Amino acid sequence: MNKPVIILGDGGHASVLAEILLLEQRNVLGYTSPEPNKVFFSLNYLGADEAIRAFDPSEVELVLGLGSVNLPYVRSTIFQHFKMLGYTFVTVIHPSAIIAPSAKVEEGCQIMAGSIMQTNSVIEENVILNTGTKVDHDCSIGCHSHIAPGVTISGGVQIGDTTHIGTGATIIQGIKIGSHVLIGAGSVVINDIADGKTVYGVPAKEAKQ
Ligand SMILES: CC(=O)SCCNC(=O)CCNC(=O)[C@H](O)C(C)(C)COP(=O)(O)OP(=O)(O)OC[C@H]1O[C@@H](n2cnc3c(N)ncnc32)[C@H](O)[C@@H]1OP(=O)(O)O
Repeated sequence: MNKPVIILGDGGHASVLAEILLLEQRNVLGYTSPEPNKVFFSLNYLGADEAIRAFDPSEVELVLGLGSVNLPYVRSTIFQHFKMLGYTFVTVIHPSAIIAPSAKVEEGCQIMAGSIMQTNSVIEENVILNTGTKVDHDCSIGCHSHIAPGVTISGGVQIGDTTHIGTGATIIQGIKIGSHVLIGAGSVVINDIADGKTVYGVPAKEAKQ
């Protein structure tokens, strides 16, 4: 049986997740945020994130509602903090997402409306496949990475951890993208990208320092 859920955050990303959870009739105990937000789906305000510690880790599950427009370090830190305290994160999948039976989705991943994940692809914990992303066959995406809306990832692409692929980017087949990489919106990636690089453009090139 599903446990009650607490949402961390009350911004745009959290609201998309809240709507999925409510659509699926999950019991949402409330949300955390530095300040209460009067319009957040009439959900209960529980206090700042540390208010979660009043709940036993065996009795609730968490949903990480913080989005990211850049490298997702804050998401990674919060996820690891609450995992160390013994909490688990809900894997949230919008009912319109299409996930191949052989694909693997780890704990705390968030797969938004209209996304497609093809045969043998794997996403590690806390990955976001944002609205309408396409991850084709035999891809792997490392933990905490954020694939922003409308990204297309061709077959056999490997992406490291804590990487951000910007809105609408396209990655051709067989490319290897490292960890902590930032790819600009609308880029077309046709070459491998080493750890820690920022690239953008068509074709994507390393940003001037
Ligand atoms: C649901 C959601 O909303 S999820 C959020 C999704 N959002 C994203 O994915 C955002 C991704 N971020 C980007 O694309 C950003 O533009 C970045 C990170 C690549 C660059 O940001 P910044 O470092 O602030 O760069 P800045 O805006 O100062 O631009 C620097 C130069 O790069 C160019 N540039 C920036 N982004 C891009 C891009 N995506 N493609 C091509 N050129 C770009 C600018 O035109 C500028 O060129 P100039 O120096 O010749 O004038």
